Amino acid sequence: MKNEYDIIVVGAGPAGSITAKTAAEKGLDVLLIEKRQEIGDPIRCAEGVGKYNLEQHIEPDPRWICADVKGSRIFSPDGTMVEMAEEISGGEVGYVLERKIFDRALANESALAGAEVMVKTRATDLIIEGNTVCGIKLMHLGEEHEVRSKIVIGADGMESKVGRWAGINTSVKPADMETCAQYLVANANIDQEFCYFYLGNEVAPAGYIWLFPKGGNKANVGIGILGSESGEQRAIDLLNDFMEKNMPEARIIEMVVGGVPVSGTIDRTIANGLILVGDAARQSDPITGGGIINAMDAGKIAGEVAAKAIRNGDCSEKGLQEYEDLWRDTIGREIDNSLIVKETFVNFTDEDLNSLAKSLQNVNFTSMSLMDLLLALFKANKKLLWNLRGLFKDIVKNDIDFKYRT
Ligand SMILES: Cc1cc2nc3c(=O)[nH]c(=O)nc-3n(C[C@H](O)[C@H](O)[C@H](O)COP(=O)(O)OP(=O)(O)OC[C@H]3O[C@@H](n4cnc5c(N)ncnc54)[C@H](O)[C@@H]3O)c2cc1C
Repeated sequence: MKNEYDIIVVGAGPAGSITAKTAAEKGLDVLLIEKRQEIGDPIRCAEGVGKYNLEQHIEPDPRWICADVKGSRIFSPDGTMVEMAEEISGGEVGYVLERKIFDRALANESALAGAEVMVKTRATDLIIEGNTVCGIKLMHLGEEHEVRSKIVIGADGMESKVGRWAGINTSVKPADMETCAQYLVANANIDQEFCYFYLGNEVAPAGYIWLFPKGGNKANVGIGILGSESGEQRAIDLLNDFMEKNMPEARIIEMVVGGVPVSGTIDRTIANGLILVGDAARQSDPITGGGIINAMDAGKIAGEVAAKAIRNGDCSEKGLQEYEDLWRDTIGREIDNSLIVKETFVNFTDEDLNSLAKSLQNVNFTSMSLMDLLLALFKANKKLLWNLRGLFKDIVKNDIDFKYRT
Protein backbone atom coordinates (compact mmCIF):
# COMPACT_ATOMS: atom_id res chain seq x y z
CA MET A 1 0.00 0.00 0.00
CA LYS A 2 1.23 3.45 -0.96
CA ASN A 3 0.49 6.76 0.76
CA GLU A 4 -1.37 8.18 -2.20
CA TYR A 5 -3.54 7.02 -5.14
CA ASP A 6 -5.67 8.68 -7.80
CA ILE A 7 -8.77 7.00 -6.40
CA ILE A 8 -9.57 4.86 -3.38
CA VAL A 9 -12.63 2.61 -3.64
CA VAL A 10 -14.17 1.54 -0.33
CA GLY A 11 -15.97 -1.82 -0.64
CA ALA A 12 -15.38 -4.69 -3.09
CA GLY A 13 -18.98 -5.57 -3.99
CA PRO A 14 -20.19 -5.28 -7.61
CA ALA A 15 -20.25 -1.45 -7.43
CA GLY A 16 -16.72 -1.12 -6.05
CA SER A 17 -15.09 -3.72 -8.28
CA ILE A 18 -16.58 -2.33 -11.50
CA THR A 19 -15.60 1.22 -10.50
CA ALA A 20 -12.05 0.09 -9.71
CA LYS A 21 -11.78 -1.91 -12.93
CA THR A 22 -13.12 0.94 -15.10
CA ALA A 23 -10.85 3.52 -13.48
CA ALA A 24 -7.77 1.26 -13.70
CA GLU A 25 -8.49 0.57 -17.38
CA LYS A 26 -8.48 4.34 -17.89
CA GLY A 27 -4.96 4.43 -16.50
CA LEU A 28 -5.71 5.63 -12.97
CA ASP A 29 -3.78 4.52 -9.92
CA VAL A 30 -6.49 2.70 -7.94
CA LEU A 31 -6.73 1.19 -4.44
CA LEU A 32 -9.75 -1.08 -3.78
CA ILE A 33 -10.27 -2.02 -0.12
CA GLU A 34 -12.60 -4.59 1.43
CA LYS A 35 -13.18 -4.96 5.16
CA ARG A 36 -13.81 -8.69 5.03
CA GLN A 37 -11.10 -11.27 4.61
CA GLU A 38 -12.91 -12.95 1.74
CA ILE A 39 -14.54 -10.97 -1.03
CA GLY A 40 -18.09 -12.22 -1.68
CA ASP A 41 -18.67 -13.93 1.65
CA PRO A 42 -21.05 -13.66 3.42
CA ILE A 43 -23.50 -12.31 0.87
CA ARG A 44 -27.00 -10.94 1.41
CA CYS A 45 -28.68 -11.54 -1.91
CA ALA A 46 -31.12 -13.75 -3.83
CA GLU A 47 -28.55 -13.59 -6.66
CA GLY A 48 -30.94 -13.05 -9.58
CA VAL A 49 -29.83 -10.86 -12.51
CA GLY A 50 -31.01 -10.14 -16.05
CA LYS A 51 -28.72 -11.75 -18.63
CA TYR A 52 -28.58 -8.91 -21.10
CA ASN A 53 -27.63 -6.31 -18.51
CA LEU A 54 -25.04 -8.52 -16.85
CA GLU A 55 -23.38 -9.36 -20.13
CA GLN A 56 -22.71 -5.65 -20.74
CA HIS A 57 -20.14 -5.91 -17.95
CA ILE A 58 -18.70 -9.42 -17.89
CA GLU A 59 -18.54 -12.55 -20.03
CA PRO A 60 -20.82 -15.23 -18.46
CA ASP A 61 -18.80 -17.96 -16.74
CA PRO A 62 -20.33 -21.32 -15.69
CA ARG A 63 -18.26 -21.16 -12.48
CA TRP A 64 -20.53 -18.45 -11.09
CA ILE A 65 -23.82 -19.31 -12.80
CA CYS A 66 -26.04 -21.62 -10.74
CA ALA A 67 -29.15 -21.51 -12.90
CA ASP A 68 -30.10 -20.30 -16.34
CA VAL A 69 -33.60 -18.95 -15.90
CA LYS A 70 -36.13 -19.02 -18.73
CA GLY A 71 -38.98 -17.18 -17.02
CA SER A 72 -41.05 -16.41 -13.94
CA ARG A 73 -44.16 -17.87 -12.38
CA ILE A 74 -46.10 -15.38 -10.30
CA PHE A 75 -48.80 -16.58 -7.93
CA SER A 76 -51.62 -14.34 -6.67
CA PRO A 77 -53.11 -14.95 -3.18
CA ASP A 78 -55.76 -17.40 -4.51
CA GLY A 79 -53.09 -19.39 -6.37
CA THR A 80 -53.73 -18.02 -9.88
CA MET A 81 -50.47 -18.34 -11.79
CA VAL A 82 -49.15 -15.92 -14.40
CA GLU A 83 -46.23 -17.33 -16.37
CA MET A 84 -43.80 -15.06 -18.19
CA ALA A 85 -41.37 -17.06 -20.27
CA GLU A 86 -38.25 -16.35 -22.24
CA GLU A 87 -39.78 -15.45 -25.61
CA ILE A 88 -40.85 -12.06 -24.34
CA SER A 89 -37.25 -11.01 -24.05
CA GLY A 90 -36.01 -12.71 -27.20
CA GLY A 91 -34.41 -15.60 -25.32
CA GLU A 92 -32.57 -13.60 -22.66
CA VAL A 93 -34.15 -13.54 -19.18
CA GLY A 94 -31.76 -14.25 -16.32
CA TYR A 95 -29.18 -16.07 -14.28
CA VAL A 96 -29.09 -16.99 -10.64
CA LEU A 97 -25.50 -16.37 -9.61
CA GLU A 98 -23.14 -17.84 -7.05
CA ARG A 99 -22.12 -14.45 -5.71
CA LYS A 100 -19.38 -15.88 -3.54
CA ILE A 101 -17.58 -16.67 -6.79
CA PHE A 102 -19.02 -13.85 -8.89
CA ASP A 103 -17.92 -11.01 -6.56
CA ARG A 104 -14.43 -12.49 -6.45
CA ALA A 105 -14.35 -12.73 -10.25
CA LEU A 106 -15.23 -9.03 -10.47
CA ALA A 107 -12.50 -8.09 -7.96
CA ASN A 108 -10.09 -10.26 -9.91
CA GLU A 109 -10.94 -8.33 -13.08
CA SER A 110 -10.20 -5.05 -11.31
CA ALA A 111 -6.84 -6.45 -10.13
CA LEU A 112 -6.01 -7.63 -13.66
CA ALA A 113 -6.84 -4.14 -14.92
CA GLY A 114 -4.19 -2.78 -12.53
CA ALA A 115 -6.04 -1.91 -9.29
CA GLU A 116 -4.36 -2.76 -5.98
CA VAL A 117 -6.82 -4.88 -3.96
CA MET A 118 -6.55 -5.12 -0.16
CA VAL A 119 -8.79 -7.37 1.94
CA LYS A 120 -9.22 -7.24 5.72
CA THR A 121 -8.90 -3.49 5.31
CA ARG A 122 -11.62 -1.28 6.76
CA ALA A 123 -12.17 2.42 6.09
CA THR A 124 -12.69 4.07 9.47
CA ASP A 125 -13.07 7.71 8.42
CA LEU A 126 -12.43 10.21 5.66
CA ILE A 127 -9.61 12.75 5.50
CA ILE A 128 -11.40 16.04 4.89
CA GLU A 129 -9.49 19.31 4.37
CA GLY A 130 -11.55 22.49 4.05
CA ASN A 131 -14.68 21.05 2.49
CA THR A 132 -12.92 18.52 0.26
CA VAL A 133 -12.44 14.79 0.74
CA CYS A 134 -8.70 14.05 0.33
CA GLY A 135 -8.43 10.38 1.29
CA ILE A 136 -9.35 7.88 3.99
CA LYS A 137 -8.24 6.56 7.34
CA LEU A 138 -8.10 2.80 7.30
CA MET A 139 -7.39 -0.13 9.59
CA HIS A 140 -5.32 -3.01 8.23
CA LEU A 141 -4.19 -5.92 10.40
CA GLY A 142 -4.65 -3.89 13.58
CA GLU A 143 -2.74 -0.85 12.31
CA GLU A 144 -4.17 2.55 11.40
CA HIS A 145 -3.06 4.28 8.21
CA GLU A 146 -3.91 7.48 6.39
CA VAL A 147 -4.02 7.18 2.60
CA ARG A 148 -4.63 10.14 0.34
CA SER A 149 -6.42 10.29 -3.02
CA LYS A 150 -7.90 12.74 -5.49
CA ILE A 151 -11.28 10.99 -5.29
CA VAL A 152 -12.79 8.55 -2.78
CA ILE A 153 -15.52 6.21 -4.02
CA GLY A 154 -17.98 5.03 -1.36
CA ALA A 155 -19.10 1.56 -2.53
CA ASP A 156 -19.65 0.29 1.00
CA GLY A 157 -23.13 -1.10 0.52
CA MET A 158 -26.41 -0.79 2.37
CA GLU A 159 -24.82 0.10 5.73
CA SER A 160 -22.60 2.73 4.09
CA LYS A 161 -20.83 5.19 6.34
CA VAL A 162 -18.69 6.91 3.72
CA GLY A 163 -21.55 9.14 2.51
CA ARG A 164 -22.45 10.12 6.05
CA TRP A 165 -18.82 10.94 6.89
CA ALA A 166 -18.86 13.35 3.92
CA GLY A 167 -22.06 15.00 5.16
CA ILE A 168 -24.41 13.39 2.60
CA ASN A 169 -27.79 12.35 3.94
CA THR A 170 -28.10 8.65 3.06
CA SER A 171 -30.48 7.73 5.87
CA VAL A 172 -33.54 5.60 5.12
CA LYS A 173 -36.59 5.65 7.40
CA PRO A 174 -37.42 2.21 8.83
CA ALA A 175 -40.84 2.47 7.12
CA ASP A 176 -39.04 2.73 3.76
CA MET A 177 -36.97 -0.40 4.34
CA GLU A 178 -37.98 -3.76 2.97
CA THR A 179 -37.02 -6.29 5.65
CA CYS A 180 -35.69 -9.46 4.06
CA ALA A 181 -34.93 -12.98 5.24
CA GLN A 182 -33.73 -15.81 3.05
CA TYR A 183 -32.75 -19.45 3.27
CA LEU A 184 -30.66 -21.43 0.85
CA VAL A 185 -32.44 -24.79 0.84
CA ALA A 186 -31.62 -28.26 -0.41
CA ASN A 187 -34.44 -30.49 -1.66
CA ALA A 188 -36.27 -27.52 -3.11
CA ASN A 189 -38.18 -29.57 -5.69
CA ILE A 190 -38.90 -26.71 -8.08
CA ASP A 191 -38.48 -26.37 -11.83
CA GLN A 192 -34.90 -25.07 -11.96
CA GLU A 193 -35.64 -23.03 -15.09
CA PHE A 194 -38.11 -20.70 -13.37
CA CYS A 195 -38.16 -18.05 -10.65
CA TYR A 196 -41.27 -18.13 -8.47
CA PHE A 197 -42.98 -15.19 -6.77
CA TYR A 198 -45.85 -15.43 -4.25
CA LEU A 199 -47.92 -12.32 -3.57
CA GLY A 200 -50.55 -11.58 -0.96
CA ASN A 201 -51.05 -9.66 2.24
CA GLU A 202 -51.08 -12.87 4.26
CA VAL A 203 -47.90 -14.44 2.86
CA ALA A 204 -45.91 -11.20 2.57
CA PRO A 205 -47.57 -7.86 3.48
CA ALA A 206 -46.60 -5.22 0.89
CA GLY A 207 -43.92 -7.52 -0.43
CA TYR A 208 -43.47 -11.00 -1.77
CA ILE A 209 -41.87 -14.37 -1.31
CA TRP A 210 -39.35 -15.47 -3.91
CA LEU A 211 -37.93 -18.81 -4.87
CA PHE A 212 -34.86 -18.63 -7.10
CA PRO A 213 -33.30 -21.88 -8.40
CA LYS A 214 -29.67 -22.47 -7.40
CA GLY A 215 -29.05 -25.67 -9.40
CA GLY A 216 -28.76 -29.21 -8.01
CA ASN A 217 -32.30 -29.08 -6.53
CA LYS A 218 -31.31 -26.14 -4.32
CA ALA A 219 -33.06 -22.73 -4.15
CA ASN A 220 -32.89 -19.35 -2.48
CA VAL A 221 -36.24 -18.96 -0.70
CA GLY A 222 -36.75 -15.50 0.67
CA ILE A 223 -39.20 -12.86 1.75
CA GLY A 224 -39.23 -9.08 1.68
CA ILE A 225 -41.88 -7.13 3.57
CA LEU A 226 -42.34 -3.42 4.03
CA GLY A 227 -41.69 -2.08 7.53
CA SER A 228 -44.67 0.30 7.40
CA GLU A 229 -47.21 -2.40 6.40
CA SER A 230 -46.16 -5.50 8.31
CA GLY A 231 -47.08 -4.43 11.87
CA GLU A 232 -45.86 -6.95 14.41
CA GLN A 233 -45.19 -9.66 11.86
CA ARG A 234 -41.58 -10.72 11.41
CA ALA A 235 -40.23 -11.60 7.98
CA ILE A 236 -38.56 -14.75 9.28
CA ASP A 237 -41.81 -16.08 10.85
CA LEU A 238 -43.75 -15.51 7.62
CA LEU A 239 -41.00 -17.27 5.69
CA ASN A 240 -41.09 -20.23 8.07
CA ASP A 241 -44.89 -20.44 7.68
CA PHE A 242 -44.54 -20.46 3.91
CA MET A 243 -41.88 -23.18 4.00
CA GLU A 244 -43.91 -25.36 6.33
CA LYS A 245 -46.99 -25.14 4.11
CA ASN A 246 -45.38 -25.25 0.69
CA MET A 247 -41.98 -26.93 0.95
CA PRO A 248 -42.04 -29.33 3.92
CA GLU A 249 -39.26 -31.43 2.41
CA ALA A 250 -36.84 -28.55 1.92
CA ARG A 251 -33.78 -28.48 4.20
CA ILE A 252 -32.13 -25.21 5.22
CA ILE A 253 -28.38 -25.02 4.62
CA GLU A 254 -27.76 -21.27 4.89
CA MET A 255 -29.59 -18.18 6.14
CA VAL A 256 -29.31 -14.45 5.54
CA VAL A 257 -31.22 -11.41 6.76
CA GLY A 258 -30.93 -7.88 5.44
CA GLY A 259 -32.67 -4.72 4.40
CA VAL A 260 -33.37 -3.12 1.03
CA PRO A 261 -34.27 0.57 0.78
CA VAL A 262 -37.42 1.10 -1.29
CA SER A 263 -37.85 4.85 -0.96
CA GLY A 264 -36.35 5.85 -4.30
CA THR A 265 -33.30 7.99 -4.95
CA ILE A 266 -31.52 10.28 -2.50
CA ASP A 267 -30.86 13.95 -3.25
CA ARG A 268 -27.10 13.89 -3.67
CA THR A 269 -24.50 11.20 -4.36
CA ILE A 270 -21.39 13.38 -4.82
CA ALA A 271 -19.35 15.83 -2.79
CA ASN A 272 -16.00 17.53 -3.36
CA GLY A 273 -13.61 14.60 -3.96
CA LEU A 274 -16.27 11.94 -3.33
CA ILE A 275 -18.69 9.70 -5.27
CA LEU A 276 -21.18 7.17 -3.86
CA VAL A 277 -22.12 4.09 -5.92
CA GLY A 278 -24.46 1.09 -5.64
CA ASP A 279 -26.31 0.42 -2.41
CA ALA A 280 -24.24 3.15 -0.71
CA ALA A 281 -25.98 5.59 -3.11
CA ARG A 282 -29.37 3.85 -2.57
CA GLN A 283 -29.52 2.77 -6.22
CA SER A 284 -31.44 -0.50 -5.83
CA ASP A 285 -34.86 -1.00 -7.41
CA PRO A 286 -37.81 -0.22 -5.09
CA ILE A 287 -39.94 -3.10 -6.43
CA THR A 288 -37.56 -5.99 -6.93
CA GLY A 289 -34.90 -4.89 -4.43
CA GLY A 290 -32.48 -5.77 -7.23
CA GLY A 291 -29.30 -3.76 -7.04
CA ILE A 292 -26.51 -5.80 -8.65
CA ILE A 293 -26.93 -4.44 -12.19
CA ASN A 294 -27.59 -0.87 -11.03
CA ALA A 295 -24.46 -1.07 -8.85
CA MET A 296 -22.40 -2.26 -11.83
CA ASP A 297 -23.87 0.33 -14.21
CA ALA A 298 -23.25 3.11 -11.68
CA GLY A 299 -19.72 1.81 -11.04
CA LYS A 300 -18.91 2.03 -14.73
CA ILE A 301 -20.19 5.61 -14.91
CA ALA A 302 -18.29 6.51 -11.72
CA GLY A 303 -15.00 5.05 -13.02
CA GLU A 304 -15.32 6.93 -16.29
CA VAL A 305 -16.31 10.25 -14.71
CA ALA A 306 -13.53 9.94 -12.11
CA ALA A 307 -10.95 9.43 -14.89
CA LYS A 308 -12.26 12.46 -16.75
CA ALA A 309 -12.31 14.64 -13.63
CA ILE A 310 -8.71 13.72 -12.77
CA ARG A 311 -7.61 14.37 -16.35
CA ASN A 312 -9.33 17.78 -16.22
CA GLY A 313 -7.82 18.53 -12.81
CA ASP A 314 -11.27 19.20 -11.30
CA CYS A 315 -12.43 16.68 -8.69
CA SER A 316 -14.76 19.15 -7.01
CA GLU A 317 -18.49 18.48 -6.82
CA LYS A 318 -18.80 20.48 -10.07
CA GLY A 319 -16.19 18.30 -11.77
CA LEU A 320 -18.07 15.15 -10.69
CA GLN A 321 -21.54 16.45 -11.59
CA GLU A 322 -21.54 14.38 -14.78
CA TYR A 323 -21.78 11.22 -12.65
CA GLU A 324 -24.87 12.56 -10.89
CA ASP A 325 -26.48 13.54 -14.22
CA LEU A 326 -25.68 10.31 -16.05
CA TRP A 327 -26.89 7.87 -13.42
CA ARG A 328 -30.06 9.84 -12.70
CA ASP A 329 -30.88 9.92 -16.39
CA THR A 330 -30.62 6.12 -16.71
CA ILE A 331 -30.75 4.15 -13.45
CA GLY A 332 -32.56 7.01 -11.69
CA ARG A 333 -35.41 7.03 -14.23
CA GLU A 334 -35.96 3.30 -13.80
CA ILE A 335 -35.98 3.72 -10.03
CA ASP A 336 -38.54 6.55 -10.32
CA ASN A 337 -40.79 4.37 -12.52
CA SER A 338 -40.48 1.43 -10.13
CA LEU A 339 -41.43 3.72 -7.28
CA ILE A 340 -44.70 4.64 -9.00
CA VAL A 341 -45.51 0.94 -9.49
CA LYS A 342 -44.45 0.03 -5.95
CA GLU A 343 -46.58 2.75 -4.36
CA THR A 344 -49.59 1.55 -6.34
CA PHE A 345 -49.12 -2.14 -5.54
CA VAL A 346 -48.54 -1.53 -1.84
CA ASN A 347 -52.18 -0.42 -1.62
CA PHE A 348 -53.50 -3.49 -3.42
CA THR A 349 -55.85 -5.80 -1.59
CA ASP A 350 -55.67 -9.55 -2.15
CA GLU A 351 -58.83 -9.24 -4.31
CA ASP A 352 -57.06 -6.66 -6.51
CA LEU A 353 -54.09 -9.01 -6.91
CA ASN A 354 -56.35 -11.96 -7.75
CA SER A 355 -58.30 -9.98 -10.33
CA LEU A 356 -55.09 -8.67 -11.90
CA ALA A 357 -53.63 -12.18 -12.09
CA LYS A 358 -56.85 -13.50 -13.66
CA SER A 359 -56.75 -10.83 -16.38
CA LEU A 360 -53.13 -11.57 -17.15
CA GLN A 361 -53.39 -15.36 -16.80
CA ASN A 362 -54.20 -16.09 -20.43
CA VAL A 363 -52.30 -13.22 -21.94
CA ASN A 364 -49.69 -14.32 -24.44
CA PHE A 365 -46.74 -12.26 -23.26
CA THR A 366 -44.77 -13.23 -26.36
CA SER A 367 -46.85 -11.09 -28.66
CA MET A 368 -48.04 -8.59 -26.10
CA SER A 369 -48.05 -4.95 -27.12
CA LEU A 370 -48.25 -2.00 -24.78
CA MET A 371 -51.92 -1.66 -25.74
CA ASP A 372 -52.62 -5.32 -24.80
CA LEU A 373 -51.07 -4.74 -21.41
CA LEU A 374 -53.04 -1.55 -20.85
CA LEU A 375 -56.27 -3.33 -21.77
CA ALA A 376 -55.49 -6.22 -19.42
CA LEU A 377 -54.76 -3.82 -16.58
CA PHE A 378 -57.91 -1.82 -17.35
CA LYS A 379 -59.97 -5.01 -17.21
CA ALA A 380 -58.45 -5.90 -13.87
CA ASN A 381 -58.64 -2.61 -12.14
CA LYS A 382 -59.40 0.84 -13.53
CA LYS A 383 -57.91 2.53 -10.48
CA LEU A 384 -54.60 0.73 -11.10
CA LEU A 385 -54.34 2.09 -14.60
CA TRP A 386 -55.06 5.61 -13.36
CA ASN A 387 -52.44 5.33 -10.63
CA LEU A 388 -49.85 4.12 -13.12
CA ARG A 389 -50.54 6.88 -15.66
CA GLY A 390 -47.23 8.65 -14.93
CA LEU A 391 -45.33 5.46 -15.70
CA PHE A 392 -47.08 4.85 -19.01
CA LYS A 393 -46.47 8.46 -20.06
CA ASP A 394 -42.76 7.85 -19.50
CA ILE A 395 -42.86 4.52 -21.33
CA VAL A 396 -44.53 6.02 -24.38
CA LYS A 397 -42.31 9.13 -24.30
CA ASN A 398 -39.08 7.22 -24.07
CA ASP A 399 -40.12 4.29 -26.20
CA ILE A 400 -39.09 1.97 -23.40
CA ASP A 401 -39.47 -1.67 -24.42
CA PHE A 402 -41.67 -4.03 -22.46
CA LYS A 403 -38.75 -6.29 -21.91
CA TYR A 404 -38.77 -8.55 -18.93
CA ARG A 405 -35.91 -7.31 -16.74
CA THR A 406 -34.72 -8.55 -13.40
C1 LIG B 1 -32.16 -10.46 0.95
C2 LIG B 1 -31.67 -9.71 -0.25
C3 LIG B 1 -31.86 -10.24 -1.52
C4 LIG B 1 -31.40 -9.56 -2.64
N1 LIG B 1 -31.57 -10.12 -3.87
C5 LIG B 1 -31.12 -9.50 -4.98
C6 LIG B 1 -31.27 -10.10 -6.28
O1 LIG B 1 -31.80 -11.20 -6.43
N2 LIG B 1 -30.79 -9.43 -7.35
C7 LIG B 1 -30.18 -8.21 -7.23
O2 LIG B 1 -29.79 -7.62 -8.25
N3 LIG B 1 -30.01 -7.64 -6.01
C8 LIG B 1 -30.45 -8.25 -4.88
N4 LIG B 1 -30.26 -7.68 -3.65
C9 LIG B 1 -29.52 -6.40 -3.58
C10 LIG B 1 -28.03 -6.61 -3.85
O3 LIG B 1 -27.51 -7.58 -2.97
C11 LIG B 1 -27.27 -5.29 -3.68
O4 LIG B 1 -27.99 -4.27 -4.36
C12 LIG B 1 -25.86 -5.35 -4.24
O5 LIG B 1 -25.07 -6.26 -3.52
C13 LIG B 1 -25.23 -3.95 -4.17
O6 LIG B 1 -23.87 -4.01 -4.49
P1 LIG B 1 -22.84 -2.99 -3.81
O7 LIG B 1 -21.53 -3.26 -4.42
O8 LIG B 1 -23.40 -1.61 -3.88
O9 LIG B 1 -22.85 -3.36 -2.26
P2 LIG B 1 -22.39 -4.70 -1.54
O10 LIG B 1 -22.53 -5.86 -2.42
O11 LIG B 1 -23.11 -4.71 -0.23
O12 LIG B 1 -20.84 -4.48 -1.28
C14 LIG B 1 -20.37 -3.54 -0.33
C15 LIG B 1 -19.03 -4.02 0.17
O13 LIG B 1 -18.43 -3.02 0.98
C16 LIG B 1 -17.77 -3.64 2.06
N5 LIG B 1 -17.60 -2.62 3.12
C17 LIG B 1 -18.56 -2.06 3.89
N6 LIG B 1 -18.04 -1.15 4.73
C18 LIG B 1 -16.70 -1.13 4.48
C19 LIG B 1 -15.62 -0.38 5.05
N7 LIG B 1 -15.81 0.51 6.03
N8 LIG B 1 -14.38 -0.61 4.59
C20 LIG B 1 -14.15 -1.54 3.61
N9 LIG B 1 -15.14 -2.27 3.04
C21 LIG B 1 -16.41 -2.06 3.46
C22 LIG B 1 -18.70 -4.77 2.43
O14 LIG B 1 -18.04 -5.76 3.19
C23 LIG B 1 -19.13 -5.26 1.05
O15 LIG B 1 -18.27 -6.25 0.53
C24 LIG B 1 -30.72 -8.32 -2.50
C25 LIG B 1 -30.54 -7.78 -1.23
C26 LIG B 1 -31.00 -8.46 -0.11
C27 LIG B 1 -30.79 -7.85 1.25
